[in-house]
Amino acid sequence: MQKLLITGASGFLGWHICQLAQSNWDVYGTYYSHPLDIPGVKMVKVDLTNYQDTKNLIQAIHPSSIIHAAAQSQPNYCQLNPQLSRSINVTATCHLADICADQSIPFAFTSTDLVFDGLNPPYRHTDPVSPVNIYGEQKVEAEQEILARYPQATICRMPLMFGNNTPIAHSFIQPFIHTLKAGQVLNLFSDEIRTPVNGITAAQGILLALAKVQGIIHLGGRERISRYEFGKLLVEIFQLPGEQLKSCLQQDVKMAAPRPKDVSLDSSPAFELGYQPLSLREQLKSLLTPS
Ligand SMILES: NC(=O)C1=CN([C@@H]2O[C@H](COP(=O)(O)OP(=O)(O)OC[C@H]3O[C@@H](n4cnc5c(N)ncnc54)[C@H](OP(=O)(O)O)[C@@H]3O)[C@@H](O)[C@H]2O)C=CC1
Ligand SMILES: Cc1cn([C@H]2C[C@H](O)[C@@H](COP(=O)(O)OP(=O)(O)O[C@H]3O[C@@H](C)C(=O)[C@@H](O)[C@H]3O)O2)c(=O)[nH]c1=O
Repeated sequence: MQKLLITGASGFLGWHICQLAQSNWDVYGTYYSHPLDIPGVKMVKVDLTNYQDTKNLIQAIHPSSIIHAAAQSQPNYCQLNPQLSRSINVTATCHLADICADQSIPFAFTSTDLVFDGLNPPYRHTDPVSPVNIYGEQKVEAEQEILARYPQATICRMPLMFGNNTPIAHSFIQPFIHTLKAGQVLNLFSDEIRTPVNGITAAQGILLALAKVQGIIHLGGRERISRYEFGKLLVEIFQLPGEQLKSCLQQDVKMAAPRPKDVSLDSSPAFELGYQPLSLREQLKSLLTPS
């Protein structure tokens, strides 16, 4: 089997890609501050902001392909720590793109729907970018650097992702579930619209796009939904107490990083390629019986 290196394997998305890739690849995964064993995956510690360490790692493993899912993925943290977050979100991405370009290694980068300002949805991959926060700006910079350094690379713009807890990471639904189970008020935005998918669906999309797509592809789900409506779906499917679920507006919650209103992705080219996200209901139900 060919070797696939997945950066950020200790993170939410990287862990899901590791689960899925194992049937077809000899999988190597990286972590940085959270040591993790994933059965069937060879895990390696690396600080991807260090160019020489990154180069040594790739020389030692000699992967056939690389999926780059390591990032500082919290918009609020990026807003407050622009330099630190830029080193992993931009600088480390440039390192990987350079090394992959030099060695013609197929390379997939995980970008975000937050490259858009949310004013003209749904967004096609050809639409102009216009981030409203530093995290989005860093992802745009990383995308542009990759396209300049290695035009054959794949840039996967990911939507909001959800799923069960992984050994280290969780998705946005766990705090929501915890709040409702504790009988506390959960205020969810009715004016923030996304096209979410679960972690496994996202992983399927990236593995499909890897090496098949040159340039940018959108891997959103089929449904556009507000966080509040998503919360209602969560209550229904997880049979949670829903009395304390309330709708609010983005402006009601103070956040370090501004968020766009509606960054729904138009992912029709990916659907034509064979990316087939199930309905949100079905994707949420699948979390009740994890395989
Ligand atoms: N979650 C979401 O809803 C969305 C995520 N994305 C993008 O998808 C990708 C995956 O996100 P997600 O899985 O949620 O992120 P997580 O925050 O769950 O994981 C981040 C990963 O990056 C690793 N990492 C951070 N800094 C370094 C470093 N200096 N060197 C090496 N590894 C490092 C972490 O390792 P460790 O923990 O061991 O330190 C961890 O494995 C990211 O590119 C993100 O921007 C895009 C859209 C939505
Ligand atoms: C959605 C939502 C969030 N919040 C609060 C909770 C949290 O502290 C803060 C941010 O929420 P979230 O973490 O869910 O959302 P956010 O940080 O915007 O999540 C993003 O992460 C990065 C990686 C991406 O690329 C995006 O696509 C997206 O997934 O706002 C509310 O109070 N109500 C809400 O309805």
